[in-house]
Amino acid sequence: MIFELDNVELYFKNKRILNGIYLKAETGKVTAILGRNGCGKSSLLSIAFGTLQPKYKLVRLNSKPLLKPLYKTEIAKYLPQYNFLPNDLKLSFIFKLFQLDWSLFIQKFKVFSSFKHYKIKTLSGGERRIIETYIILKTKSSIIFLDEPFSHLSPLHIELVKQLIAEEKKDKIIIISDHMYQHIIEVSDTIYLLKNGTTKKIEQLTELEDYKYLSEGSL
Ligand SMILES: Nc1ncnc2c1ncn2[C@@H]1O[C@H](COP(=O)(O)OP(=O)(O)OP(=O)(O)O)[C@@H](O)[C@H]1O
Repeated sequence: MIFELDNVELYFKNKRILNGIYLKAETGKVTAILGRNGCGKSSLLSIAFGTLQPKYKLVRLNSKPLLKPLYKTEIAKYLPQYNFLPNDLKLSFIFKLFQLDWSLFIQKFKVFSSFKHYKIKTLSGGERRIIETYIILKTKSSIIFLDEPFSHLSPLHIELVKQLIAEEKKDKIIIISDHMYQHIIEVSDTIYLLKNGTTKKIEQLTELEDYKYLSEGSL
């Protein structure tokens, strides 16, 4: 499957945030969006998912315009920056709800072995983030949007989430945004830099320095 987001124009009040966006992502690849704080990465992901309505946008799936927002379909899942799991639900219930196997989860994330009957509200910020990221990555879908999946995670858990992304991308389109650029560089196949409201496809990593996203010598 090929997902394209084209011709996006987004304003908040009279301020133009996005203009002249093109992004192409495909099954088997991780497509990343990098950019400074406030450049519009989260807005772009929400527009792609269909939960934020800009002035203009065009979404194509396999070259055909998609008129229905993706969030109304079963084909896409979205990890927002904010916590989305209700506080009072137990992990056992959540895994059942999303039809996920708890034992497969704890094989990978061993520290959660004793957490099965814990409620979401008893987890730390990072633990909660791991659960949410795991659910979005493992639930049946064809397209996944991940907004800052590495925030709040310890180094070991970041590595486990990167492994999970590498496994899941085999039959999914994964579109990801995060400030941890080293991890993004490692995990992604294609990188777009969002700057001055437009996307630039990065052909060589040194362009991230040339466009002043990274300071000289960061790579
Ligand atoms: N609902 C809103 N109303 C008005 N302005 C908004 C709204 N949401 C976002 N903005 C503004 O739009 C711009 C882009 O925001 P967005 O959250 O998409 O950026 P971002 O690149 O994801 O930032 P960060 O990396 O800091 O998370 C920012 O200047 C933000 O202040």
